[in-house]
Amino acid sequence: MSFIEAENIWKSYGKGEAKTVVLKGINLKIEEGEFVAIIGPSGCGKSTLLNILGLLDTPDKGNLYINNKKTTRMSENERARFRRKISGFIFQQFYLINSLTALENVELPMMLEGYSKNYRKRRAKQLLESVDLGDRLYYYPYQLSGGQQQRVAIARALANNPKIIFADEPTGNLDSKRSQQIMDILKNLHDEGITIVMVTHELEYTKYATKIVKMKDGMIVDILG
Ligand SMILES: Nc1ncnc2c1ncn2[C@@H]1O[C@H](COP(=O)(O)OP(=O)(O)OP(=O)(O)O)[C@@H](O)[C@H]1O
Repeated sequence: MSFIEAENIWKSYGKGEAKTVVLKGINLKIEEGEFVAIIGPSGCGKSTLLNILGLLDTPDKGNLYINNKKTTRMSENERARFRRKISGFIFQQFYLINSLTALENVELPMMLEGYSKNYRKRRAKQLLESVDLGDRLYYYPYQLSGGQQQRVAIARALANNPKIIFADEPTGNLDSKRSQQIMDILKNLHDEGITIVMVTHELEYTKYATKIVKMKDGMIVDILG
């Protein structure tokens, strides 16, 4: 079985007249070590699919297997635990906690896993150094540029040694120089063996992908690679 298998995934929002069917029978397999780019027009369901693959949202119908485990019958608690153990998330809006320093933001996921203060600090520092932020450990998010904030978010996503990183338009709020830095980091993580699933509308960045999934109107219309 593949690392991730989505079988006939359906998802809609709203009810009655206002109902929108956002995903219409998605089938997708992702192997360990792949770099998958999901592309398609605005509103075609890319983020919805990413959220379902990352267990942040549940499908109305269909099955999702991750690491040979059927996730679609799990309780919210089990899903949260599973999520924390194997995945890291990066979003266009960064979602850092403004009242915490860069170091504390990166420590947070390790705190939830019960690691000691010493270990957390040491690892958070290493991770921030690895994204070239060793001189910004005690800065708050509002004192950092967008590119720096996204690098803190990447360090945070790596805190618990994820097998897979889900990235939703990670360069969406950044200029091209900052975007390139983020893509270089994602490429290095992929080279180190981490599976990456990224939603993007920057076609240029699909060059890093080993598989390109093209969506349209809630369906996968093509898979390249
Ligand atoms: N929580 C929600 N409630 C109602 N409708 C939603 C919700 N989330 C998404 N939608 C709708 O589902 C559709 C798909 O949204 P989604 O964010 O998955 O698209 P996308 O392909 O990622 O778009 P974009 O490229 O613009 O970010 C859109 O029409 C959106 O309005």
